[in-house]
Amino acid sequence: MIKLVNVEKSFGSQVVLNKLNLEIPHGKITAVIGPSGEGKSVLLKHMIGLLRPDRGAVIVDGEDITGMGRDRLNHVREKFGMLFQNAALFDSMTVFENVAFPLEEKTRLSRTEIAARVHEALEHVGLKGVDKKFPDELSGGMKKRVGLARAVLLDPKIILFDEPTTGLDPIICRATHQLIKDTHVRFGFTAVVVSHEIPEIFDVSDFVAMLYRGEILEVGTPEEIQRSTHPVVRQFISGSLEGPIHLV
Ligand SMILES: Nc1ncnc2c1ncn2[C@@H]1O[C@H](COP(=O)(O)OP(=O)(O)OP(=O)(O)O)[C@@H](O)[C@H]1O
Repeated sequence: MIKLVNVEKSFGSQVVLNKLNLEIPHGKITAVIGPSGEGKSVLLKHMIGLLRPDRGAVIVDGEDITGMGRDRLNHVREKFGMLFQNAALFDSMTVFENVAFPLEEKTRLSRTEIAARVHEALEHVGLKGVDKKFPDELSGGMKKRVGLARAVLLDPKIILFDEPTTGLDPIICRATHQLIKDTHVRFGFTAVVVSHEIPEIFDVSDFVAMLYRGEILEVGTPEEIQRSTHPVVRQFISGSLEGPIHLV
């Protein structure tokens, strides 16, 4: 479980997280939704210790990572896989090399074993036969799939997804969500998915947390959030221009 307790984070005079509290339950998919620029990525980076809170605490599986030194933090990070917005592939490496990279860095598996695992992971994300291609030769959706194959390969306990479907067409978006669900069933990791995809994200997640003005306004099952009477949540999920959320 990941627990954020009274987390505060500001950049200069801009308060991004304001005494934020959130619990990410073990083995479930939790979606974090909220308007652009509200701090969803900042929140995600706190969970993996890429950013540290000004005040408050971040607890991962009972360990307080808030003031942890680099070595211990690196050890905790081994529990995590992360799929960044742009899939963060190395352009000069082939798909195979990109996916094999963490296995080569972190394990003592033989070349044959690595090759077998990479091919299995690529097949699992529907990308058989593209291993010799370079990222530039792939579509956005394919890149995200390569990123997903790489993220699940070390069998992490927790995977953080930062807008995994942004910029994809509706069919690939749905297919990517389905893939997240399928890999979740298969590997059983704890997932946190930052997403703008309303209403699709409700089909993917077990829980949904709405971030607004540095706080978690509401957390609940997709059904509870869809039935919410909170005016901010209602406006956000209906995409209405009328309501308390103002465009800046
Ligand atoms: N390292 C940083 N230094 C200064 N400001 C930052 C930094 N990281 C994020 N911010 C600011 O914090 C705010 C929240 O950013 P964040 O990327 O978390 O938003 P978001 O909710 O993920 O947005 P989007 O949905 O558009 O991706 C933004 O105003 C951003 O400019």
